[in-house]
Amino acid sequence: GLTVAATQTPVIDHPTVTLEGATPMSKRILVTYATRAGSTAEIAAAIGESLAARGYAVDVKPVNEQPALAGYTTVIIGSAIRIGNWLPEAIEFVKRHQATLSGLPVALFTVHLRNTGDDEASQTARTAYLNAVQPFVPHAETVYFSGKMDFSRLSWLDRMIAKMVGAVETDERDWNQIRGWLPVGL
Ligand SMILES: Cc1cc2nc3c(=O)[nH]c(=O)nc-3n(C[C@H](O)[C@H](O)[C@H](O)COP(=O)(O)O)c2cc1C
Repeated sequence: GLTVAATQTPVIDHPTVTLEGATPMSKRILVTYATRAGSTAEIAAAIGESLAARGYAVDVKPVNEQPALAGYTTVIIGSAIRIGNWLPEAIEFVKRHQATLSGLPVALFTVHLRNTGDDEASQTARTAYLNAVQPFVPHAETVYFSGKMDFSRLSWLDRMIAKMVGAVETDERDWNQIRGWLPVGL
């Protein structure tokens, strides 16, 4: 009944992956991410795999695991967009590590479904998604990936919000764009 629907939230996997690069290299990359429905986690894993295939040693970890930054030469941080903003735990991660991040190559990837066009209005709107995070890492490279809407992976409340704004189920992830992305000179 309604009570059950209101209290059940789907369990979303937050995978952690360690990939040793094919060739020994001095670069060790952290890919850390925040997700609600899992699509950003899958994108983070694909980025990790593509970098590992190029020879880098890569760790893919949820920001909720509070990964330490010691030993990494490059840090890649990704978040899903919810109601116009990065997820709070991803913003907190950037804030907490601001000092360390300022001395490292950093890339931010943003996963979203609206404002994906090449027109100026779209570009301005998606740039604003980073307003709460970019001031802490002004040197970071940024990239935007289209995401996925899967009602079965949403909490009851999020499903209500999504349906109220007329969202439809879709998977817009461009795996060639994602796997082909080579951030910060890698
Ligand atoms: C409740 C809700 C609010 C969302 N708000 C936005 C938004 O403001 N702008 C946008 O571009 N995408 C928005 N999205 C789309 C998500 O960013 C997209 O579904 C993304 O792939 C979700 O990532 P995740 O699966 O890692 O949670 C929203 C999705 C939901 C469910």
